[in-house]
Amino acid sequence: MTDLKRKALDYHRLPRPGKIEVALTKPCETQEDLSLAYTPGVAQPVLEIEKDPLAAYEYTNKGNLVGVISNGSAILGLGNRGALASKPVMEGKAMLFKRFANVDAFDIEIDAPTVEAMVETVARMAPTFGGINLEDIKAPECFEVERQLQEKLDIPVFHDDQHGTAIIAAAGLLNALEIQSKTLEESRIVCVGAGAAGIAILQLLLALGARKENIALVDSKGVVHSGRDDLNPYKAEFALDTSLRTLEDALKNADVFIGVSQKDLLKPEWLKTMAPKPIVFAMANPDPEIRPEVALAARDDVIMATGRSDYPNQVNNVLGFPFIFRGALDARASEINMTMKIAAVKALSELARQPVPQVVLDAYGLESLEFGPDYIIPKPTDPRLLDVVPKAVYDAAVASGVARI
Ligand SMILES: NC(=O)C1=CN([C@@H]2O[C@H](COP(=O)(O)OP(=O)(O)OC[C@H]3O[C@@H](n4cnc5c(N)ncnc54)[C@H](OP(=O)(O)O)[C@@H]3O)[C@@H](O)[C@H]2O)C=CC1
Ligand SMILES: CC(=O)C(=O)O
Ligand SMILES: [Mg+2]
Repeated sequence: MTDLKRKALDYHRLPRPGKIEVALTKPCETQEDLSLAYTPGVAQPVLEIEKDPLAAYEYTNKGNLVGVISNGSAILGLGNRGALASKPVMEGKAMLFKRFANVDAFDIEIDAPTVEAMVETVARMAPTFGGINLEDIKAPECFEVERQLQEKLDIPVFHDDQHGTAIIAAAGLLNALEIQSKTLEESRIVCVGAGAAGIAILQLLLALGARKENIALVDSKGVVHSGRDDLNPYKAEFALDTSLRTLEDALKNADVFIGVSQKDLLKPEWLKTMAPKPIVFAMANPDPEIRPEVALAARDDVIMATGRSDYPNQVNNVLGFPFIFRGALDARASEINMTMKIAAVKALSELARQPVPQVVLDAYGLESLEFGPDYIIPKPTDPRLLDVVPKAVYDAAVASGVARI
């Protein structure tokens, strides 16, 4: 067993299984406490909430509670391993919600393999929550699950693998492009992985100014092109009229590689054919499309990021969902819309340009860190994230008319 594997299993098992527990927020010791917390006192907030549903935000934990919900159909890059096997990841997301933004979260793993079962189950449990964070649901079903739930519910429904990932990738990419003296409008982008993360990243990059004709999307069958008859509507939106067929073809002279697919798909010899000063976001988890040491051995002008915590430039949705939901919950937003997402992108990319506090250097065992090829995006432990990202999202919710506070 490798050291990491043993340590990871011990971390999850000891001293007690799992990573989170429930804590009380009110005294519950005396007869009077019990009379207030439970019967007869608890009947009072029940009656208030029946009269006015928004009173649930005053008298219960709804306004600070997110459901982290998965059916386990696309767990990280490990594929469909079922609802139960997704529990460590969902507990982990709940832990990060609490640790980084003091948002309470329940992990909920549901045996719901179809869109219909997923939508029905989540919709029925929605009254509990101030927001729903969908996680690790395979494409294309995830798009329809999210769309239907957004239509049915008046709380934010946010598929983290789509939008959380897209926001962080966009923030990191804007900074990396600036360092490489390139622009989003002019850059040729290759995205490998046409699932939840890939489609959402490209949609957000288009909203930020990327040009569709400069984007090559690649799935497990190769380049997504207009001659293919096996494309779902989400992929078809990015179908190019092109003679490019393989990832290797698409990479020649490309400025940006975005990987949200599977490990080791980017060969170092293909990386060498990319344009000068390329940017490689190899975001597959737990193992990236190319390892940073392999990429940097192939060429030294590359800016390299992965989704992992153990390399520089962690482009991972952990930087997004806790802080985005914090802002959305504080605004009692009914949704997380494009204005709020772009506000989060801008806040994250701007924060990376500021001097890094000592507490972050200590957490990463570093002497110094400054905006540049090895630091394009803030570290998740940066306490300033909680100041700037929720505020940006909150203000955008108010400005776009979806706040209810
Ligand atoms: N760093 C981060 O923050 C995040 C990273 N990820 C990572 O991104 C990856 C994808 O996640 P997600 O979008 O949720 O998963 P999905 O299941 O929705 O999509 C996976 C995509 O990868 C494609 N793919 C699989 N194998 C290959 C291959 N050999 N060549 C080219 N494409 C391939 C699939 O192709 P096809 O459509 O043909 O089946 C599909 O389009 C995972 O590794 C995940 O860990 C995801 C979210 C956040
Ligand atoms: C980070 C994440 O959400 C994923 O890899 O699926
Ligand atoms: Mg995920």
